[in-house]
Amino acid sequence: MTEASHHTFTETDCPEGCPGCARQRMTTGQCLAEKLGFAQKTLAPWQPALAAPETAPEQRQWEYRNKVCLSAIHDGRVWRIGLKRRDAVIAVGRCRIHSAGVRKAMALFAGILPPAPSFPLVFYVQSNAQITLVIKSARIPDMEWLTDDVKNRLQNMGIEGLWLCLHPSAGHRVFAKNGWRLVWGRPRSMDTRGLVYGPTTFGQPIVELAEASLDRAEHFLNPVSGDQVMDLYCGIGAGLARWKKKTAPVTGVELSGESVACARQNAPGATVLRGMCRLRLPQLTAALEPKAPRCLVYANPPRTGMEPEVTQWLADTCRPEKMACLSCNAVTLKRDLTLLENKGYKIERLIPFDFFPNTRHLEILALLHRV
Ligand SMILES: C[S@@+](CC[C@H](N)C(=O)[O-])C[C@H]1O[C@@H](n2cnc3c(N)ncnc32)[C@H](O)[C@@H]1O
Repeated sequence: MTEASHHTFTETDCPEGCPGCARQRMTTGQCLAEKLGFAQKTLAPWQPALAAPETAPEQRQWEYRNKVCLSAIHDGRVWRIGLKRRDAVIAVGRCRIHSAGVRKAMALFAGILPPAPSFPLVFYVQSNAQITLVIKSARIPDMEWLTDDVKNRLQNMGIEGLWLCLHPSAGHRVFAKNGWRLVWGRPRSMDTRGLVYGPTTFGQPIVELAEASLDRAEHFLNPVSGDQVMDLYCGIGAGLARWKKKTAPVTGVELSGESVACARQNAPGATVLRGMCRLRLPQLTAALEPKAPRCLVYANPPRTGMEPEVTQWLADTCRPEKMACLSCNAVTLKRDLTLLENKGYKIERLIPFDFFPNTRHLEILALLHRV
């Protein structure tokens, strides 16, 4: 069943003041034009390299968000799950950006969870088939609501794992390091590409577009047998699995322990180092293979961009022949490209990818080669 047949959206579905998407202000096309304009302005020094944006097919531009981290508040009457604005929570139960699966699961929990304070829910986190309820308490709360009927309903919705994260100081940080309990189902799931992921691992919502960006990166890097590939900020190893099919040695670096465990499973034979990239530079330097015909780098950092020490290391020590950098922030990308250009890299192509249609987010794949 498509979502359109499940619920027909109307203008009134958007709560007033919701900052989640641009729907209340502009069309999908206007929204893309606005963010492209910002990217063009920010990346003006490389304007001739900027390509046309790659977008998802029209039917995937809404209801694609299957990974959420939302605030939860009990207003004395009902649970409200949504975006936090000052002390209020703007419920997103009817939002057109969120997938039908997420909306249905949120509605189920909002209807069955006991009220606060007996169930001190503060965050509702869903990563596709894995759901985490973050509880502001060190103790397991009342779980009588988790009946066989609820488990069956979750299963029928395609949910595979339900977690509690006991986090007495939840607030600025969503997750606690410890205090994780799998209360139903299994701890990991598999995405449509056959990659294993968990409740906290990173994942792009429109998998087809994420794969299209990796296709572009792979086509440019063109790793062949014997080339060395380094994949920085590698997540669950979507890139690593590709590079590993083409060549060895392949090395990834990733901060999240859960992502590292998944990456090792998804890309057997690749070396995956755990920790911040900047703190793994000594190991990366030791892993550099002088006999490899070429060194190639793929990097997909968070919004803060590559750590300055890492960019410096790439430019001075590693000096790969080619680099493909997927960035979700044009401002930090500009900073990183400027340094690399000053160190003798040519920015060959900048390809925008609209991974989050109708929101202000835009990803840009930068393709660079050593001059
Ligand atoms: C934008 S995601 C990219 C993940 C992966 N390339 C993918 O497409 O699935 C950034 C990843 O970097 C990780 N990360 C954040 N800061 C890091 C750091 N300083 N060093 C290493 N990894 C980091 C995050 O846990 C996340 O998995």
